[in-house]
Amino acid sequence: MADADHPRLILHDFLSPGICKELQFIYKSCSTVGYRPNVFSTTLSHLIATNCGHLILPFISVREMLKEKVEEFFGCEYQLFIEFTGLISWTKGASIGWHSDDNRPYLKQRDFAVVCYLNTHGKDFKGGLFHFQDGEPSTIVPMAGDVVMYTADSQNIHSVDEITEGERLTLTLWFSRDSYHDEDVKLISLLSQNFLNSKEVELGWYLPLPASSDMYWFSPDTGSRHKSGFDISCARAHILGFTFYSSDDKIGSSSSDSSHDLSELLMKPLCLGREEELLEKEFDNSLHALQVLQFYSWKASEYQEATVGRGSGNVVSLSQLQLKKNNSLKPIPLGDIQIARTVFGSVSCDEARQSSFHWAGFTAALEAWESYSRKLRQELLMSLPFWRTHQSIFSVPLMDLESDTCT
Ligand SMILES: O=C(O)CCC(=O)C(=O)O
Ligand SMILES: [Fe+2]
Repeated sequence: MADADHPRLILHDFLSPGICKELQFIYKSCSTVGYRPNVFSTTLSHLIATNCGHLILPFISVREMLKEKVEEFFGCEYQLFIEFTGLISWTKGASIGWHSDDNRPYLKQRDFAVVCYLNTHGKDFKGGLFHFQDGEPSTIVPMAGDVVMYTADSQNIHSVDEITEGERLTLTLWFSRDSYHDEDVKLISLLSQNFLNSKEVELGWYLPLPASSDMYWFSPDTGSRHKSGFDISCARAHILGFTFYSSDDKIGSSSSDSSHDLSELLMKPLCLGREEELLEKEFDNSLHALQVLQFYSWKASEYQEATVGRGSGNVVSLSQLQLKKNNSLKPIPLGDIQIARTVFGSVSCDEARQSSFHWAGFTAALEAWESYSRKLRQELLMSLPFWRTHQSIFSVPLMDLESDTCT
């Protein structure tokens, strides 16, 4: 496997199906427009900036395992720093021609690349095969859990075929020998600022805050005359069969179609509707609702039987609601539904038609999401002092965490 001219390593089933699904949940609830057309991404700094710093925790042990493997395979133990960690999704139309990963002056610090496939060719997306220009293997068919590692220089020129359907999701990391490019130092500084300045710390846990400017996606094909597109959170909710409802006066006014007004609405409290029903719970903003929806979708199978005998929360039929006086809840317009479906629709099944959906399961998922978030947030609060001391992000052993809280 080790070809001296093309140093690279392929590992099958390196990541468990469980972690692939968890990272997919994080991506689907927190993604933003990416750095190339038809590409979306979630970086660790983006998670921190949107008040979801606790969601970096599920990445930590994976980063550690990958760093150890890269250092061992390429023979550079204790020499590497993680320069970048991100979830990157390529949708229909995205591709990249032959290149090396250090091929720009501002990328010269990159020494090694690691790409972890979080979903599977043929099942979740079509197209998107990975090719090395020289050496073996020449083609990699992405399968959830598999990992490819290679030097970022011209010994490993590679390309990715165009995605023709679905979303192709990876966890991608670059490693550098140059400590100046250590991502951890920057992330710890961002986390520290958030925690020192934020009143949220005193609250039980955090709610996501939309980074509005990065949430509206414009179709690259439509040129500048008639820009069409959609808000990512609305589109994701729509794919799962849900619509956001708002009581803001702006809906229905002549200017309400503009992406600016839409983004503003989505930062305000809203409700969730599905088919002819609405849950009478107010979510803080669209990302809050979306995160709960994606959590439900991630764990759906657990909430199908577990909820027998539970109430379904306050669900009202939309027709009843319209009869109530002064009720001004209206659906928030999605934008271009057709484009949203093309970009985010999945290959294998239509997620919106989860036939066994019921609000009782959703309400149970809402509670479970709260305790999931609270637990991660607690872990983050306890780990941060250790990270600050070492200027490095690592899994703090539970024992240390406990003794720290006792002292
Ligand atoms: O996703 C992949 O398989 C590789 C992507 C890639 O080549 C890059 O982002 O530079
Ligand atoms: Fe690349």
